[in-house]
Amino acid sequence: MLIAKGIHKSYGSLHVLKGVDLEISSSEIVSIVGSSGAGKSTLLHILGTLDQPDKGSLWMNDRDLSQLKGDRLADFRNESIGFIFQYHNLLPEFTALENIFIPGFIQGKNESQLKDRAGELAEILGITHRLGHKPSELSGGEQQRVAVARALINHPQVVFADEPSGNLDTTNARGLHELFFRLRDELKLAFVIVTHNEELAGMADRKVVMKDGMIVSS
Ligand SMILES: Nc1ncnc2c1ncn2[C@@H]1O[C@H](COP(=O)(O)OP(=O)(O)OP(=O)(O)O)[C@@H](O)[C@H]1O
Repeated sequence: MLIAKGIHKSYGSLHVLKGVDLEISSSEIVSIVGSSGAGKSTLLHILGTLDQPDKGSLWMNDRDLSQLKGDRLADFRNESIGFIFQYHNLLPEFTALENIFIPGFIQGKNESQLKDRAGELAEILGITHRLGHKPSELSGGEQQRVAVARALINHPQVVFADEPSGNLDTTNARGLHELFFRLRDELKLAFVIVTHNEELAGMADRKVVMKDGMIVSS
């Protein structure tokens, strides 16, 4: 589904990614681990089209993503890819439900087109009863689950998560990880998860280990 070949990236004189090849299949959960500075987040951002490689190619379902620029790239990203970060970045002045809707509004959909999907996601994520609340009225675990629903509102095929449970306690982290597998099974999603959490990394279908800008095992 997603194929990255020969990805290189430098920041000034720092050669961060040194020829990364990676394939992600539909409905696959892949964890990316490695020591700090190995290039995990940089790779995730490139796979998610948030950043451009200096060299190499990225294909999704036989589509060459290097050919997409500007608004077309932003539309593609909004439609096909979901993102979950360590800090949920929910907008504080909006309710949980309104936050979940936002990527759908950006895509030009209205509330009535989005409400069934939001309801389905809220049900799976166990936040139905919290949808009318603002982020400050939710627990950390609930906030992160709202962020997961927001990432999924546009039916992406793949979700990129950067330390998604890094800010959660062990119980909430475990709950979130179990939800990734349930979402994968029920919605046929692929997840690519950068994590320092060994338990999550070990649960994945495949663990990719990075060292000094390269994949050393996969
Ligand atoms: N925008 C940037 N400008 C300059 N250097 C950067 C930039 N982004 C990342 N780097 C550097 O690139 C290297 C790889 O960073 P990256 O965030 O990909 O590592 P990581 O493996 O995700 O690390 P961590 O586990 O600590 O999050 C680091 O040395 C980092 O300082």
